[in-house]
Amino acid sequence: MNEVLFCVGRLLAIAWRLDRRRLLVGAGLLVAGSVATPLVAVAAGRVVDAALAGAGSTAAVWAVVAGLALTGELMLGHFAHLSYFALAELTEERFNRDLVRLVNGTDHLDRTDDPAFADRVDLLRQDVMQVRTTVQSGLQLGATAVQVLLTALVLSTVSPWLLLLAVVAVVPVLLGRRAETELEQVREAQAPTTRGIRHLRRLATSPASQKEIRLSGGADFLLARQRVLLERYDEAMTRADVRYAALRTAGQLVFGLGYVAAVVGVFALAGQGRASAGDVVVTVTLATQLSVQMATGIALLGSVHRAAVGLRRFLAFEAEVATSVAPSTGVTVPDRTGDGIRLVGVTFRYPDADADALSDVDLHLPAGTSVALVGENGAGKSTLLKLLTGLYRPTAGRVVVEGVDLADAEPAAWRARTAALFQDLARVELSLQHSVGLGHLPDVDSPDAVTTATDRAGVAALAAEVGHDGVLGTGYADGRDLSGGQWQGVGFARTLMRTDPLLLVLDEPASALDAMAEQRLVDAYREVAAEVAATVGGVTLFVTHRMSTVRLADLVVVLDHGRVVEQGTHDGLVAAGGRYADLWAMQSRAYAAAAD
Ligand SMILES: Nc1ncnc2c1ncn2[C@@H]1O[C@H](COP(=O)(O)OP(=O)(O)OP(=O)(O)O)[C@@H](O)[C@H]1O
Repeated sequence: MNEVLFCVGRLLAIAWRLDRRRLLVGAGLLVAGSVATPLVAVAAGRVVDAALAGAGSTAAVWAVVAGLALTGELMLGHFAHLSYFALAELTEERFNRDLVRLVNGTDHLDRTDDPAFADRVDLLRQDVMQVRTTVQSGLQLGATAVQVLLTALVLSTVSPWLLLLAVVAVVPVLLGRRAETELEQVREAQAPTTRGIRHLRRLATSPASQKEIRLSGGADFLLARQRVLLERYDEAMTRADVRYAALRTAGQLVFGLGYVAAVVGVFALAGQGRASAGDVVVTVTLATQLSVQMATGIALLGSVHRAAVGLRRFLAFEAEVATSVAPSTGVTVPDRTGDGIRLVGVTFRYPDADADALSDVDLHLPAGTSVALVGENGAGKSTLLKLLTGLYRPTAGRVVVEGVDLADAEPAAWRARTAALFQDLARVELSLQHSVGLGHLPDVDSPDAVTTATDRAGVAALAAEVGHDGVLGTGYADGRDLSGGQWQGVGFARTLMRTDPLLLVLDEPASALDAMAEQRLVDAYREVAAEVAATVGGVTLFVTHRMSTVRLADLVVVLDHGRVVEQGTHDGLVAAGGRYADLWAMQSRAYAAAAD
């Protein structure tokens, strides 16, 4: 019961802050409606007594009271619904906003890579979807409690023994609560399975993967895997549902027996002349109502109890995010760099991973240089970029910008001075203006800034064709679908919205571009790198497997199994005859063979 009180109390406190007028009107009308229900039974009993006593006018008065109570019950319920429905919507909206804020509220990404974290966010989304109904259920639960109390009170006037009926009616409530808790526990334990089912469904139907799935004929394979998961889920849930139904039925059975005993008891009292015919009517009507009220109460309690578990989850998550956000240090980053960026003994391991993705990396990226990161798949290039951009914190070691350890600096201050285009870039399906403008929020609505960025990124033609208000993608509107290369171009433009980054990173920015577009990107990149170097001493860093692009960098860093194995200029590394020289020779031979 504590949980239910906690949940209703918390939600009503939020609703009170959001719109107290609607809350008071909704709750007031509901309670007034709940008084009407027992009043109908009392009035019906009095009608019978008055009629049997031959008091026609008294019977008529009570009949009018019954009629008014019935009408009032219907009307008040309807008007109450109008008030609390809007209030519930407001409350849900508030939780939705909070969820977005919390999921994006951590300074670092460490937890978003964690599958368990994805499970939690999935559950939280479902919890938030329940908020609306919980506000309504909470208010209705309050009204039902008032109804039960009044009903019990009236029954006790017929015979105090009838109060036992209310006690018996608690049994289904307790068993119902237990049933709900057990069901929720099973549902929570099944979260990884449902996540797997959703993932397979997405994989088989999303435009991004569907072509390959279709060509490989993989749909049946995915369906078969999905079936296995579904069977596992069904099995667990069926067992849980059967137990749930058994507990609920047992509760209802106990109440059913109590009801029969109550009615038989009052008939006996009437037979002895200790109860009137009206009392029998009141008892039969109210005992039936009590059972309906209890059933409603149990259903509402179940829904509020389920929501209470969700609300606890939400609050625990909120508290975790609050503690994971380091208190403000007030340390900013310098406006420009003279020394550049240094990694000192940096080691990084992903949460729950068995091995380090980066080990003891010492690296100096001098101010104003363009740096190429080279290495085989899985060498740690993207991880290094994530550490440099401050999205991850090193497990050990430091990333230092102009003497400032990034661990001490305000995360937001460093983020404001970095611009990045990641390998798995976001396809931001908004208008072109906003899809690009998001790269620098102060200019999100500036058409000039977006035009400059799209020009520099080499997607001016696309921008002209789509128009600034044209929607990209078809996710939420009938927009223009883009090719992979075009999305990459838009992503590059978004990256270039920030004009004074101390660090500009591009992670395989040309992987989806055609030769012409790649050349445009390389030209743009060189121009931007030179500008960033000249204005703020910024470092530009890019990852590519294309050696012809790598050779343009001032500094080449070769990573292997999370370690820096070589660094220097292109010419210097080729002359050294090491790993880089091998890679260079291999690609040069491939090009020469293709040219022959
Ligand atoms: N989110 C993650 N959780 C756990 N391990 C990860 C995660 N991301 C990457 N790794 C592991 O860290 C190592 C380095 O990965 P990283 O993505 O940095 O390599 P990369 O050099 O960028 O590779 P590629 O050229 O394929 O993009 C790999 O062993 C990879 O499996």
